[in-house]
Amino acid sequence: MGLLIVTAVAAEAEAVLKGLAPDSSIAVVPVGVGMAAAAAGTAKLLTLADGRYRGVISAGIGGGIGVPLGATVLAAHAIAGDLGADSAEGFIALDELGFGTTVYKADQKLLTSLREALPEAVVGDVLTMNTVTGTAARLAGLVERYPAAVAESMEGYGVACAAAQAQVAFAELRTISNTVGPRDRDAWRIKDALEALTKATQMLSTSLSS
Ligand SMILES: O=C(O)c1cccc(C(=O)CC[C@H]2O[C@@H](n3cnc4c(=O)[nH]cnc43)[C@H](O)[C@@H]2O)c1
Repeated sequence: MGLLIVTAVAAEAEAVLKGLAPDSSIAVVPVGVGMAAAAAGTAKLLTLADGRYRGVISAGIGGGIGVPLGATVLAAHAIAGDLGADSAEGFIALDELGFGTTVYKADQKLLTSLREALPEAVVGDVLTMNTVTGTAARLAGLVERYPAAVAESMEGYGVACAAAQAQVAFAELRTISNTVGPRDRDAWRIKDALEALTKATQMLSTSLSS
């Protein structure tokens, strides 16, 4: 059974494909930006594949939380960081409201093979945000709620949700394009992060194909 790598945008898919061997059996598909597009796109691909994939990886660039630009992050958990309710007492996560889970654990076997191929990758929780964090206050709230968070993306939780429903393994890999915090779009290093994504995929290529 093969592996599926889903990215948000075409540039991320191209960076991943550049790192894979030309005859790789791994499918790479861009499914759109954000949790909803990621979940719907991944669910569609898994359904059409009818059991052909043993696992799905949400891959792309991401914002770092205490992790330097260009570094590679592997998710221990994909957490929906802003899915819930606001209140005078603070944020109430969907779990506390009794409507499901905001946390998906990465498949341990898949995560182990990614860690072995990428020994320098930082492993920690990756937050999936509907709104890219853009203030120090919002970052402080996230860090307080999720002390093990090392990065932020907009898709991981959506991909994990689709994977869980299809009963296939899930993992998330991000290369860091920007530091999460006060918005400074000029400081984003997207090209470097895409190059890091190609490098990471190159290192993974052999172990993932087997
Ligand atoms: O400049 C903006 O305001 C803006 C608003 C929405 C999306 C973007 C992107 O460029 C996001 C593209 C893509 O990158 C991932 N990403 C990268 N850094 C972060 C981050 O700090 N927080 C959340 N997601 C991030 C994300 O997965 C998107 O797919 C720009």
